[in-house]
Amino acid sequence: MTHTALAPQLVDTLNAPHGGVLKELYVPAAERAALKQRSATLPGWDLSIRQLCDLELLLNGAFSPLEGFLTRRDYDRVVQELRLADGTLWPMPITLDVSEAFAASIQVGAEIALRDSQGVPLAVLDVQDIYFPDKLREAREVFGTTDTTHPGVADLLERSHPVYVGGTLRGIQPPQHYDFAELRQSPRELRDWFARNGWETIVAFQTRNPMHRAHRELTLRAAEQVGARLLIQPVVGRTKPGDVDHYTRVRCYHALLKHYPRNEATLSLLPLAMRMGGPREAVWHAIIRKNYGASHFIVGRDHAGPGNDRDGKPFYDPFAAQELLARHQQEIGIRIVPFPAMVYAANRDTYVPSNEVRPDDVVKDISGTELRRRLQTGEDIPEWFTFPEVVDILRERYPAGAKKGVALLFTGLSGSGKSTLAEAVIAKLLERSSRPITLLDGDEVRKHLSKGLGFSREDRAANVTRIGWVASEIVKHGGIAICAPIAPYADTRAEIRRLVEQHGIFVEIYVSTPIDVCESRDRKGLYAQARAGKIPQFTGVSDPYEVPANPELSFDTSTADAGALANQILAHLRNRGWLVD
Ligand SMILES: Nc1ncnc2c1ncn2[C@@H]1O[C@H](COP(=O)(O)OS(=O)(=O)O)[C@@H](OP(=O)(O)O)[C@H]1O
Ligand SMILES: Nc1ncnc2c1ncn2[C@@H]1O[C@H](COP(=O)(O)OP(=O)(O)O)[C@@H](O)[C@H]1O
Repeated sequence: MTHTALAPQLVDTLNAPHGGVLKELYVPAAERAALKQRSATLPGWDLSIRQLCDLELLLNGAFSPLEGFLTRRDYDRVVQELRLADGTLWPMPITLDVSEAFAASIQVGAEIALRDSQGVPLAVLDVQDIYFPDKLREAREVFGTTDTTHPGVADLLERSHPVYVGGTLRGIQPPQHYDFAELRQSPRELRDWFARNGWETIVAFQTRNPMHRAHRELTLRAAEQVGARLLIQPVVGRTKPGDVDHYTRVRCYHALLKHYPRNEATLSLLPLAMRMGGPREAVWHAIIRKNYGASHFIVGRDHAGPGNDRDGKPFYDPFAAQELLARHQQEIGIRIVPFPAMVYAANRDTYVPSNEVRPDDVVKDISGTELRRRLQTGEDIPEWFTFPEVVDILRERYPAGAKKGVALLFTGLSGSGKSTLAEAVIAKLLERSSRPITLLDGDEVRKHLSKGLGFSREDRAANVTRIGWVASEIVKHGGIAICAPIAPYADTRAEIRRLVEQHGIFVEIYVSTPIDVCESRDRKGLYAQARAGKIPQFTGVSDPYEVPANPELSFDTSTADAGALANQILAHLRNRGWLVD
């Protein structure tokens, strides 16, 4: 598919947009420069990632019939009844949340410039309404819960601003995307492409995950069942925290697309910020797909499901989305293709819908969790499950075992043996391989990275977090970071762990040598000075050290030899497959 921004508008015989008209909100090209100039004089609001995604889909018509962010009247009815004030079906509140300070600086009738993170103006909002929403009510009505384990609820209650601004939009330019630009068609561009290629009956498939053979089988069967061509339209805006990043996913989709019959399937990306709102979200997704020209929409089990709540129970019944959509499909004007999970019947070497499994079938499946585990350990991922090209892409993104970056955090009192153990571990690693190793020793770091910081709680936290940040970058690049600060606070250590584990392995090693031993060593003479009151806030003497609750390893260096302890650390890494000799 090619980018068709400049193609003339074709008359399409496709499914009409929701509400009948594709609401594209950009001002005519001739007026853009003037509006852009004018926007520089207006109060400006820098959009969050969610707002940026919403704006893009408002401006290009994917959210037709909306013409801007919801006013109170529309908002109230959407929250309560899944309808705009004029009665049109619309399940998800699309709102512009701002700070109280910003809200106080504008009035109804004002214009505000909506800007991206770099300050580039993308649109002007004509303010029609400024209101305080009842967010708990919104959470209960829209998501059915106020439990912040739900990512949509957490975003609403913990990360969105308290005031909503409603009004209509005049678009200046779309948000800039440098990645996969040729796959980011607007509804108009996709409709034109369908029309040019003679596609009329189109079944859309929504996904936020990599696609494997089961998805291929499912989408092909769904398309065949309704006599449609297939639009694979994955979400690349914001999905569920922890999902595979969209760059990796799009490479996987590209690889998979080669395994579809020619001219039967096409790929286009949707910059949507998902709310993980289950049934309501499914209705929203269907409306969006209709706006892109699809006549059918595939809805599987647990569509846009946020997983389990605080008590381990699913937030939504797995079939609630299919049921709600079934009730509304007529009104929306898009046909729902409900689809059961496809499973592999090994005895027949074929995929079958789970409701067509025969009693003698040997059914095999690999769950998302199991796939992640196999990627982690480097275990085989069979060809019946996914195509080898897809496995290669995933393995490059999630290297297993010894290809992973590793950070070791030695934590303990001054003189406990952190630097000595770190030195011994480094020497033994270098004996074995030339893998890059960086030492981030407490004393040493304070001479450059943390120069100027003292020993207050804030300064120590800043120092240790900086070490953690550098370590996480090293781990991201597949290297080994050896960190040896005192790191006296549990919350800062947890923060380092979080930073590092996004990219690789984190091993916390508590050097538990008792203070009297550290003090008797007094290698640098600091304890004597601290006792004499000449060094204030000295860890273990006049400042706290919070003992790690669950370190991976723990050593008292009072009696054991440093070389022997270093060997134990290497053995820990080797046993888990993170080190090969
Ligand atoms: N007030 C006070 N408390 C603790 N330590 C002190 C203090 N003043 C100076 N030093 C010396 O600084 C080293 C500790 O620095 P760190 O960066 O590792 O500390 S922290 O993690 O930020 O708490 C520590 O080095 P190590 O002995 O290697 O731990 C001390 O030599
Ligand atoms: N098994 C051991 N491991 C580490 N250090 C030891 C051990 N036995 C004795 N020591 C001594 O204890 C002191 C620890 O100092 P150092 O490694 O600088 O600690 P830290 O970095 O925690 O302040 C050194 O003099 C070191 O030689």
